[in-house]
Amino acid sequence: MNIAQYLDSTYLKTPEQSGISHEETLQKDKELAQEAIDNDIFAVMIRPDYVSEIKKFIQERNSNVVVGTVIGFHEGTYSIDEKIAEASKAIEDGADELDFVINYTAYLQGDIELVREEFVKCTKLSLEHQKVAKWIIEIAALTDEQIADLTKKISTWAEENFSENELSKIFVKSSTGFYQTAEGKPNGATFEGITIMLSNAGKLPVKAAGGVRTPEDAEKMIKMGVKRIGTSSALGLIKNESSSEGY
Ligand SMILES: O=C[C@H](O)COP(=O)(O)O
Repeated sequence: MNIAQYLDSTYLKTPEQSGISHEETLQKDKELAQEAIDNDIFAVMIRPDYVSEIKKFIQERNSNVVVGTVIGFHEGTYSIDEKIAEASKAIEDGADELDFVINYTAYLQGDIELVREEFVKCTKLSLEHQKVAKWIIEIAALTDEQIADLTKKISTWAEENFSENELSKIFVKSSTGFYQTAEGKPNGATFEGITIMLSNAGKLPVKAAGGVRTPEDAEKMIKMGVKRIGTSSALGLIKNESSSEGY
């Protein structure tokens, strides 16, 4: 199976998190973009600060590699206005796809109206600019019942507010890859979590992200019905190599 066209090749560590400078991070993002161009990988997924430079880098090489970025990363607790502002800037800078972290803390506290409002407003902004919106629900923070419920709610809100044609541009995504779990527990996409998402996403496509490290797991998820995979091990996956660590 050619998995390259399913992949969002990801580098999302801030300079502080990786202990390198802004310039070195930009250099890493450029290497990621070049790898994507050379290997026909669908997209690169990078921090908002680097979108304009990486978009330019890709355009200068006449490539169709898509530029994705993250909004409200990684805890999702930004206010709706903050998410709108960050997304607007990313759109202005040339991002093609926006991966929003949903306010799963508000969801867990029962503030469903806030979550619905941010979903509708931010998705509307994305679609008005012909951008893809993906909603990270952070499955490691949720019980199986909550994964099912939140996925179903997102699917229902999408159907209530957007046209049939727009639904394929609204993804439900599993994980940031940055959530802190107890030692040894997976913090990203699990087969169980993805199965629950797929059963409840209705017409929305599902993106698996976080901890996808082997080509076998990626292929299995694609066969299950996942439409996109976010991974910081993209090159290894398409070269048919497994890795225990991303980045
Ligand atoms: O959104 C994508 C994730 O950050 C990728 O997670 P990963 O580094 O575990 O592959």
